Formats: sequence, C-alpha cells, structure tokens
Amino acid sequence: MTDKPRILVVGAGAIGSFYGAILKRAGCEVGVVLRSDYDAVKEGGFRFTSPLGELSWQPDRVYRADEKPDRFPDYVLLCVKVLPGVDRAALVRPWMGEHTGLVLIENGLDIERDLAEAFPEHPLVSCLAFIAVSRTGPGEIHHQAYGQLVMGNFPAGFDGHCRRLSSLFREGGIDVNDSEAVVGERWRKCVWNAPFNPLSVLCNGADTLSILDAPGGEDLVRTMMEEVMAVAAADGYPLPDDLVEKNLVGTRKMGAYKNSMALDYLNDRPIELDAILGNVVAIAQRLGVPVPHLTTVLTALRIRYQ
Ligand SMILES: NC(=O)C1=CN([C@@H]2O[C@H](COP(=O)(O)OP(=O)(O)OC[C@H]3O[C@@H](n4cnc5c(N)ncnc54)[C@H](OP(=O)(O)O)[C@@H]3O)[C@@H](O)[C@H]2O)C=CC1
Ligand SMILES: CC(C)(CO)C(=O)C(=O)O
Repeated sequence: MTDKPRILVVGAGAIGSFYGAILKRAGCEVGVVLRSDYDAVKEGGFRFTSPLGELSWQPDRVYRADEKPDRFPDYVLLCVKVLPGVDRAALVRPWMGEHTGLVLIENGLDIERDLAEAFPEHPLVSCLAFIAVSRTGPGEIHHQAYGQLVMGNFPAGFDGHCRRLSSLFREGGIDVNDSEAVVGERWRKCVWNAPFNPLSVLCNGADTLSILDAPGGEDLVRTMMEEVMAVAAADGYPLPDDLVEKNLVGTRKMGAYKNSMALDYLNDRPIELDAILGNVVAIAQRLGVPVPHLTTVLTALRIRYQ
C-alpha cells in the first residue's frame, strides 16, 4: 500500500512522459493513455536521454485511447497539444472518476475554460512547463534542458491538491514555483511565447538568436512583447515593467534555441497558433487594446495554414 496518488497521463508525448517519469520517481503509480506509441511503450516503456540521469521508465498501466479504465486515477495529467478541433474535455472524460483531479501541463492562454466548464466539480490544476524536451521516435524522448513547473489552481488559488502535486514533483527532482495566480503566470509566459513561437514558424523554423540578430528582429520581438504586456494589464494582470528587457537578455544568454512551435513546424505537425497567439489577439479585441504587430503575425500564419 502507498499513500502516493495514482496518476494517469493522457497525451504521453514529450511533456507527458517526462512529468510522468518525475512522478514515477516520486513513488506514484503512473499509467498512460497512448495512440501511435502504444505498441512501442507497452513493449519497451519510455527510453530517455536526459541531463537529469536515468529517466527511462515503464508505466504501471498502458491503455489505448479507446479503452476504458479498470480503475479511476486520483489525477489525470493532460499533456496534449492545444489545437482547434481537438476536444480535450472529451479526451479526458472517460478517465475521470468522481474524485479525479485534472492537471494540465500545456502551453497557451485561456486554455482552461472549456475544461473548467466540463468538470465543474473536479479540482483543476494548471501548470506551465519551462523545459526543452522532444519525442525522437516511438517511446523515445530527448530531454535537452530545464524542467521547472509553475503551478496553481485555475482560475486562482493554491489548494491541497496543488500542495500535494507540487511536493511530489519536487520529490521527483524538479523545481516547482507555486502560484496563487496562475492566469497571471500564463500571461507572463505568453510574453515570450507569443512573439518567438509564431515568428519562428514564419521564418522557416528559425531559432531564437537568428530572430533576434536579424536587422529589426529584436525590435519586432520587443514590440510584440510590449503588446502582450498591454493586453495582460488590461485583462487585470499587470506584469513588471522590466519583463521585456529581462526576457531579451535571458533569451540571448540561453543561446540559439528552437521552441516547441518551431519543432512542430519543422516536423510538419499542426501548430498551437490559437492557444499561443490567437487567444491573445481575441482578448485584445474584446478589451479594445490595439495589437497591430500581433495581429499581422497571426494573420500571416492563418494565411499560411488555411
Ligand atoms: N516539448 C516541449 O519542450 C514543451 C512543450 N510544451 C507544451 O506541452 C504540451 C504538450 O507538448 P508535447 O509533449 O511537446 O507534444 P507531443 O506531440 O510530444 O505530445 C502530445 C501527445 O499527445 C498525444 N495525443 C494527442 N491526441 C491524443 C488522443 N486523442 N489520445 C491519446 N493521446 C493523444 C500524442 O499522441 P500521437 O503521437 O498519437 O499524436 C502525443 O503523444 C503542448 O501544449 C506544448 O506547447 C510546453 C513547454 C515546452
Ligand atoms: C518556454 C519554452 C521555450 C520552452 O520551455 C516553450 O514554452 C516552448 O518551447 O514553446
């Protein structure tokens, strides 16, 4: 018997298998729901390369997406890409027992609302991942660097579920930043993602330094970041004035880096355009905040992806 919660990862790709590995290291029973990687993971588990050392693991349960659970988990970790046409509430519904909490580890802004409406009686924990990790083959994951999570309840607060999960993630070896205002943290992350991710796609998968070093590149990124800051403030989440300059300095220090959207583009996968940029522009329009640069980049990408 263990007092550690039972976890089920829905969408065990790069992020889901990484944070599943961390919770497994913390002593939780961890299962996964898989589509394309089912056979490989059932047979050989997840095989990792990581600066954190040996993270390879065999899930305690491996389900196909159309199976039914033999027992409900304490927490479902939802780690799919946030894409139009993907009904994430429908995806998790079969796996949610009466007392199951829902934990999102996904990028984007305003991505929790549908799930909060679909599961009003269930705890909802929203997490942001600061990590570079990718799937290199079926069941094969390359963790390049970092891993910190920022976590809190949606829309606000930090309850006992957050406390329990955040201490388990720490026990598994990663940093967690506890937040009472996770929506504000989503805005803060968006200040970085909303310019860099879409620009990298418009620039054929360019890395961060190529974007910043192009003539006018840094100015464009700065202006887009300032527009996101203005929308965040109008939405009730003012961010520190020096965030833009800190982001620019920090990005240069990180060295050339290809974000998750650049990798999706380069691998011919759909991109999370609405979650990362479209929702910012939609909120800006609702609140009457002018965001001409964000709108231009969004429109250019919509033309490209229509
Ligand atoms: N990778 C990174 O470094 C970072 C990623 N993020 C965010 O984390 C989230 C997850 O990204 P990431 O892990 O990289 O993406 P991946 O594409 O690696 O993983 C997504 C997983 O979801 C699975 N999936 C999708 N639909 C279903 C379904 N119906 N049933 C079962 N499984 C399904 C996919 O399976 P299948 O192969 O069958 O499609 C895949 O295994 C995104 O929001 C991303 O922006 C945030 C920070 C960094
Ligand atoms: C912050 C960063 C760059 C990696 O954690 C990310 O969110 C992404 O790659 O989309």
